[in-house]
Amino acid sequence: MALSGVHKDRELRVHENLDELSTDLADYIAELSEASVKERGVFAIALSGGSLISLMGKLCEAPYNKTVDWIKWYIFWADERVVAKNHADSNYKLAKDSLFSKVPVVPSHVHSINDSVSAEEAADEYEFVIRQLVKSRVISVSDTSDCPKFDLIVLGMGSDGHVASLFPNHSVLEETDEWVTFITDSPKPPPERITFTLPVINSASNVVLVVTGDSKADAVHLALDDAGTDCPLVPARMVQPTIGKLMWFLDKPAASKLDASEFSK
Ligand SMILES: O=C1O[C@H](COP(=O)(O)O)[C@@H](O)[C@H](O)[C@H]1O
Repeated sequence: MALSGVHKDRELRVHENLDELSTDLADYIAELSEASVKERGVFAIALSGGSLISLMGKLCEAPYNKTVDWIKWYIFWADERVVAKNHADSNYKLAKDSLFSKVPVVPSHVHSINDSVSAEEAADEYEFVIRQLVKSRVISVSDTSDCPKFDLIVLGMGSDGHVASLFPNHSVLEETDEWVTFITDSPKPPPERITFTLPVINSASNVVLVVTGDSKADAVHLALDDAGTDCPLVPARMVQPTIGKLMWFLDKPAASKLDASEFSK
């Protein structure tokens, strides 16, 4: 690992290369799964889409394919594009093809959105499903609000600093009443999406941000460094779990514009 430590109040791991990052990420997620299954009997994980899914691929290889208790996993999406499940833009399809078709997850534990209704209806239905699973304790409840407390939410970040489908300067960043909301004007195609809101993301027990590549270095700097008041507030900077733990997994190009003097090991 190139660098590991606390950068302000967030924990960061900067890796020499993607192979090393993938191994560390698989180790980390496998440990969280083990701890959660031991404590609660289940592991409620919410994923995003994009490049992080291939970086999670090692979880489906030895030793994790055998050691992780896959049947205890309940899988959700922190954001999803409102397209058919077999569409190339579907975050569900990406995760199914790259991960969950390779390990023994229970199909009824995989909670994808309803892709045959409007974005608004899909968000409402998804929130309803999550509320039912909170009632049955598959998902815990936050200690400080009525929000669900996912065991882990895994996020990527776009080069504009968006996380899930929470885009810069979008009114969706201010949503505090809903757990799951929708947008129909995503600046990145496809336009119609559902997304967890910030209060839900910040209520998780663990949040992981996986960010790689030099195209994201500016947004990483804006998300993590003291960038000054006239700099844009990127959504990734608003990911600040109330009680849970936040861990950033970066490669060296993504971390290249960070103020290294802020690191304390
Ligand atoms: O549109 C999206 O983009 C982000 C980042 O994707 P990446 O390919 O640049 O890593 C992703 O995390 C999010 O889930 C997705 O809907």
